[in-house]
Amino acid sequence: MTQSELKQTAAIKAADAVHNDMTIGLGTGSTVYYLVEELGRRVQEDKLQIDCASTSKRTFEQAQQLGIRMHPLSEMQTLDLTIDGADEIDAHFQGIKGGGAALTYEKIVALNSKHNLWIVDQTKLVSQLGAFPLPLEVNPFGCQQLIDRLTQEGLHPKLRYTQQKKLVKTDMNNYIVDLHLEQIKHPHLLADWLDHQSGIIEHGLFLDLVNEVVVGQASGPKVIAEIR
Ligand SMILES: O=C[C@H](O)[C@H](O)[C@H](O)COP(=O)(O)O
Repeated sequence: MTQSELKQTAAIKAADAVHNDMTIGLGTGSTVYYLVEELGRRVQEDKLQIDCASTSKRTFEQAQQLGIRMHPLSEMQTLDLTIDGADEIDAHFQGIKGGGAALTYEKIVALNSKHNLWIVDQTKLVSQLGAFPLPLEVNPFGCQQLIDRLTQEGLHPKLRYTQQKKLVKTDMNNYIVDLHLEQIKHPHLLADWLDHQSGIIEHGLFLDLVNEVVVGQASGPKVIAEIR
């Protein structure tokens, strides 16, 4: 199976957790794309009734085109369930997100959900976080000074560019800086430090947030639930 097929199997399996009258947070990325397709199909064919908030313009538009009822997050109560992708997950269910530059809205939506479920293919499971560069959403104002500070701290920051060599801009028109750390030995300490740096709007460490993961693997999708 290709990586895309593994993502698709995880997404379709996760859609089983969505039932009538639920409020759902829809994540962002290539795995969530398949989830939204499946939910759209069920809305159209099975008359599934759900109300959703999105973590990005991309997902909002895809879902709306499929006839899924979409709302601004601010107009909703705490969501029943958010389903999102991830870039890395360790054995303690700590993760890195933001490969698609949607980390800030993703974290806000996750924090306002009763339950968070991630959908990934098996390559996203790691023993230690950090091989995937850690994304930061940063304010363009003073961005170079921030990068200098991060460099001095030994965090190996790089501004993210598109393949066409344009600066990546988030839905809020901010920049993305990726920290090339190779390994993150103390995710909570790093998260705490990043939380206190002016100019960083959000970082991609999603700690103690996810309750359940569906992993797409060759033998079929597997559900792993975190025991806290
Ligand atoms: O900003 C993007 C998100 O955090 C994605 O959920 C994450 O990058 C995983 O994306 P994909 O499902 O495309 O691998």
